[in-house]
Amino acid sequence: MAEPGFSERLRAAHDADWQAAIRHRFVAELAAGSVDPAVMRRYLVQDYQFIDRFVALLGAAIASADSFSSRLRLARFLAMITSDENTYFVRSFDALGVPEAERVAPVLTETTQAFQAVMREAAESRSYAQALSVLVVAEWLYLSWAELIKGPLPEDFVHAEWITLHANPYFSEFVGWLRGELDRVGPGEAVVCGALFGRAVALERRFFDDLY
Ligand SMILES: Cc1ncc(CO)c(N)n1
Repeated sequence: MAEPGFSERLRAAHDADWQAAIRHRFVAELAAGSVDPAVMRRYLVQDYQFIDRFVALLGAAIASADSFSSRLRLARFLAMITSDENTYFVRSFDALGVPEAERVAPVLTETTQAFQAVMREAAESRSYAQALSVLVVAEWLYLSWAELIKGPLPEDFVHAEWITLHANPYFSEFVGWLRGELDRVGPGEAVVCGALFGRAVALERRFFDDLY
């Protein structure tokens, strides 16, 4: 068997938080369509603020990438986040009756603030490898929980679409490519990349834990 790549070695080093996140109660309830509307609302309101910094981080990755083909790939993904995924949030906020103030400037949890700080730090490093370290956690961890969901989708689009946005062949392909990028450039900045990766995995778990 081939040696595990850089991304898999980092994931394995943070396996406890990783497993706790991808097998979280929130994921089980999402699959069953039974997330309490107040919980779903809290989650989406905080996550929209996560997405704001995430889009900025993707922009930093596009700026720091070492090839045009990488920039193109990241830019296509950015286009999906800012179209299909953004309208999912807007339609869900409408369905859940979330007022404008909470969409634009909600009170942030400590976890959301900490996550934004990690994304800002990775973006401001101007290092492609460091940007990738945080992007890989966010996307690979979400693909991983979504892939564990089997059986029919829940009826409510607020639940169903959050699953299908993260469990589809395009997303799976993209995450594979993104990991390949980190495997390629991460070892050159292994220590700082490992630290960002670990902080991001712990925050993903806390982001779900905070809901209950
Ligand atoms: C907290 C968090 N992590 C990852 C993703 C996937 O982009 C998301 N939407 N929210």
